[in-house]
Amino acid sequence: MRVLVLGVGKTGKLVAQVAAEHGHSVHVLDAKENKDGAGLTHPFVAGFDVIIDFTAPEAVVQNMRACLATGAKMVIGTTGWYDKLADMRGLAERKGAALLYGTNYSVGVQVMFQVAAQMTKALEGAGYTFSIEETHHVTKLDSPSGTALSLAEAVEKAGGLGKIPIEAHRSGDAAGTHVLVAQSAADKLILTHESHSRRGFAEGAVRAAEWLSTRTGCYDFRDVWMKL
Ligand SMILES: NC(=O)C1=CN([C@@H]2O[C@H](COP(=O)(O)OP(=O)(O)OC[C@H]3O[C@@H](n4cnc5c(N)ncnc54)[C@H](O)[C@@H]3O)[C@@H](O)[C@H]2O)C=CC1
Ligand SMILES: O=C(O)C1=N[C@H](C(=O)O)C[C@H](O)C1
Repeated sequence: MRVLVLGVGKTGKLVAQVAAEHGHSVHVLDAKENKDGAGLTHPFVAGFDVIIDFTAPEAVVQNMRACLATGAKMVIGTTGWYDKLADMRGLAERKGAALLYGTNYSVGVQVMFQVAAQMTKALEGAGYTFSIEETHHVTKLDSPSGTALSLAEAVEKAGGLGKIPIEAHRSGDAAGTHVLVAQSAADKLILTHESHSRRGFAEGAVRAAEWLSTRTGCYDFRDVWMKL
């Protein structure tokens, strides 16, 4: 597969490495070669089977506009842009493109979402209140993390009472820790996922790209990770 990785930062660099390890031919573009999406011309984009984006909230929407308009296939790892999801979905559908997005490409976090929903249902009516804490590196641009928002959504959908509060911490180079707490007058239940490196994100994103390469349409990683 010919893979284009947008963003050669902490995560994109590893995504490019993992894609090469999987035997794909990999090209990368960082900010200076792609100011405001200017590097993503139709003929350039047409040279790739799939494009993976780990850039920044303000860059990813321009990148999606440029690539999806050509009917390209994109895996989006970047978080913090979901107010534009309906627009991007519409564009992908109109152009016969493929769009797969996810707040967290590690399998462990996907399992956490499922366990959180089960935990919420099991505790329903038993006097528990829920809260979430997330910790990431100090350079993270969005807050709270996309994963924390997905976790809150999983709990809220499963019947957690009202809006779940999220506390965000920024510390050193933390790759990402998410903690769900259910507290009652009598006890406390804690569900934690801790990323020790960014490898899990990169592996998940490359597997997602391999899966997407034969498809069109829009997909949320939460709905497809088990099929990869
Ligand atoms: N969904 C997931 O599993 C994960 C998502 N992320 C998200 O990925 C994004 C990137 O995270 P990091 O790697 O930590 O950030 P980073 O700041 O280390 O890297 C971002 C890179 O994107 C580049 N960039 C900015 N604008 C660009 C453009 N127009 N074209 C090409 N490159 C451009 C920057 O120069 C930088 O090298 C964040 O939104 C983060 O939340 C990070 C890890 C896992
Ligand atoms: O910026 C990061 O580092 C991460 N971002 C994603 C998020 O916002 O949830 C995924 C992971 O937690 C790492």
